[in-house]
Amino acid sequence: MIEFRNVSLTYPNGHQGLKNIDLKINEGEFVVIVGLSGAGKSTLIRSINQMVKPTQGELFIDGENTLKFSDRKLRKFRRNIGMIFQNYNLVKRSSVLRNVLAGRLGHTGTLRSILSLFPQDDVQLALHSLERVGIAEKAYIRADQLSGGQQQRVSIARALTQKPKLILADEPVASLDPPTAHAVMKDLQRINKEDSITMVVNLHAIDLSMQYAERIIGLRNGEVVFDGPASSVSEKTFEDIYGRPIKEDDLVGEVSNG
Ligand SMILES: Nc1ncnc2c1ncn2[C@@H]1O[C@H](COP(=O)(O)OP(=O)(O)OP(=O)(O)O)[C@@H](O)[C@H]1O
Repeated sequence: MIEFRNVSLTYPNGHQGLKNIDLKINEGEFVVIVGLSGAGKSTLIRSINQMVKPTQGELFIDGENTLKFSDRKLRKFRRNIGMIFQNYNLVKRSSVLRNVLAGRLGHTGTLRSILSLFPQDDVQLALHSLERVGIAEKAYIRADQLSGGQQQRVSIARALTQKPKLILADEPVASLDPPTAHAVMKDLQRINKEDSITMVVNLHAIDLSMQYAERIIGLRNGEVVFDGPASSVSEKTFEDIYGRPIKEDDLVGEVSNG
């Protein structure tokens, strides 16, 4: 379980990215964070693995206050957290398989990592992860030769190869066309169900949030202004979160039948 207790984060320039966040996310939940650009979605998600570090409060994960971790403990803790980014963060000139094996780096010794000597089990795990997102046949192709949707699947496979307890996805489908965005959201949903991996996903598309989330958390100006089951939200809820009427740009705009 992830528990924010009165967490605030002030950036070095004095901007307050998060304000007094109190939040519990249970194991296996599929949570979507919504809010306007600048609301603090990235700051919230990145504070969970301390890519940005809260400046106040306590952030408990599985009963431990992670803000008190030593650097060593933090590195170990991060092994269990997969991260997915809008721009995929792949090493473009490397093969798909090498990119996916990067998910084992935290688990492999430094020397082995430098030499890219991965145990056969890790290679099997990486290939299996690629299979799970439907692109096993791309394993030996250079990452930059894939489409955006395929590259995002490589990054999902890399996260899976970490064997994470938690996946944080920061706008994972914002660069994809509508059908591909739905397909990638379905991959995340399936993995959440099959492996009970907790998913915390930032999205700005309202329709995607309603379709794939179990629970929606709304942020505005660094504060939680809504928290409830996706089944309870309406257009009005989003208007309250955004503080303005819904616009066409807030939707991906294509219905998925699958
Ligand atoms: N390193 C930083 N230093 C100072 N201010 C920052 C920094 N990173 C983010 N901010 C500010 O904190 C606020 C929240 O940013 P954040 O990126 O978390 O928002 P967001 O909801 O994810 O928006 P977007 O979808 O546009 O990324 C914004 O006002 C942003 O300008």
